[in-house]
Amino acid sequence: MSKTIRIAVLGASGYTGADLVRLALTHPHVEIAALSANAKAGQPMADIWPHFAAYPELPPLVTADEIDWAGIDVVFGCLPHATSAALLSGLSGPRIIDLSADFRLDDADSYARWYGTAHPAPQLMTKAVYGLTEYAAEELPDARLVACPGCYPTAALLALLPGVDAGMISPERISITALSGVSGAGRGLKEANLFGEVAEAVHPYGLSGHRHMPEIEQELGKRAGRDVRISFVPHLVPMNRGELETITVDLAEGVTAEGLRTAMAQRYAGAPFVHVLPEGKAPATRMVRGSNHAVINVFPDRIAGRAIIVAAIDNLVKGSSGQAIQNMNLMFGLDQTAGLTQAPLFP
Ligand SMILES: NC(=O)C1=CN([C@@H]2O[C@H](COP(=O)(O)OP(=O)(O)OC[C@H]3O[C@@H](n4cnc5c(N)ncnc54)[C@H](OP(=O)(O)O)[C@@H]3O)[C@@H](O)[C@H]2O)C=CC1
Ligand SMILES: CC(=O)N[C@@H](CCC(=O)OP(=O)(O)O)C(=O)O
Repeated sequence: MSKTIRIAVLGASGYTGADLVRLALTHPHVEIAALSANAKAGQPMADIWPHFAAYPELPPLVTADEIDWAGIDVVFGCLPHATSAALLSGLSGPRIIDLSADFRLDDADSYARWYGTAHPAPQLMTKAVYGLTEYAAEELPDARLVACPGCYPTAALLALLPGVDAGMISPERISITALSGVSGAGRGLKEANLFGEVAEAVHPYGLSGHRHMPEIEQELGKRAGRDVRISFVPHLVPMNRGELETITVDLAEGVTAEGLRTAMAQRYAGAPFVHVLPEGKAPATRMVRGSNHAVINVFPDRIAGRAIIVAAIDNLVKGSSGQAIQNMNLMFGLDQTAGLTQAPLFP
């Protein structure tokens, strides 16, 4: 494809918006046409981000209503939930890829319960394609509105869907322990995310219920054909980026952990970004940092009939901005890896 895709990034002064810009800079078919911010509007990207100091040519941050939408092919919403739906639902020209939670849930009551506010555009809730790319390839080419999954749901669903689809694990008894780097909470100032609060510590949170639970249950339920209940406990850990989930599941009668591992490897055999590791090798955040890759493996549990699945992603790449670009690629008929071939960064 020779066409250049002109993109606008709303929320480019935030972590996901900035990572989207980082990836878009080397995308062979993308022109960054407009970047927005709220409080930081009016400032150059090179002034508010250290890693863009060598990119003074990036468009300056403007408010969303200052953007000239003519000729913009796709807009990425990297905004807080509710703000995102309110802003994006007013746009009629560009195709929309939303990184917020606003178009992931199908049900307005569930959204109001988990997000503490009425949905600003409930008529669009069932119109979005749920953009877990490895499971949305058929719908993406015609999609006008794509809801990128949350970072925790991305890792959880990549790890669980092969087993649920094949009837190899019981959807009733899934227990997820999730760890996230601090960038998962966004760039806004919050006391809980100060260095002194986060360093040398691990904090569980969301124990009374986290908003990613209904999202994971919704998507697993669609595939299982029945209601699903999961147990999910996220933890904040002292690293900038990265996410790791350890998931225990009950295996269906006669299924072994090795059988589940083999089925998972077959499911992802053609997927350029999802890797089932060799037997016995444990996924780690350092295997994926800064990249769009996900690494997964399956281990037998000491309790008979159970298995442990471990998955690691970078929350800002496969967990948000990278997956958003992967979705854009399929929406515009490109190879899904375009602009996403960076190897992970180490050390
Ligand atoms: N961080 C992560 O790992 C992931 C985040 N997400 C979701 O992606 C979205 C963006 O997250 P993240 O980048 O971390 O957030 P940040 O807090 O880092 O950035 C938020 C961005 O939104 C802008 N903004 C805030 N309020 C308004 C407003 N009222 N009107 C217009 N713009 C506004 C901010 O502008 P300014 O800086 O000028 O205030 C900033 O550019 C969120 O919905 C988040 O939940 C999804 C997956 C992973
Ligand atoms: C560490 C941390 O605070 N993480 C965020 C999740 C980030 C994310 O993916 O969330 P959304 O896209 O749904 O906003 C949280 O727990 O709310």
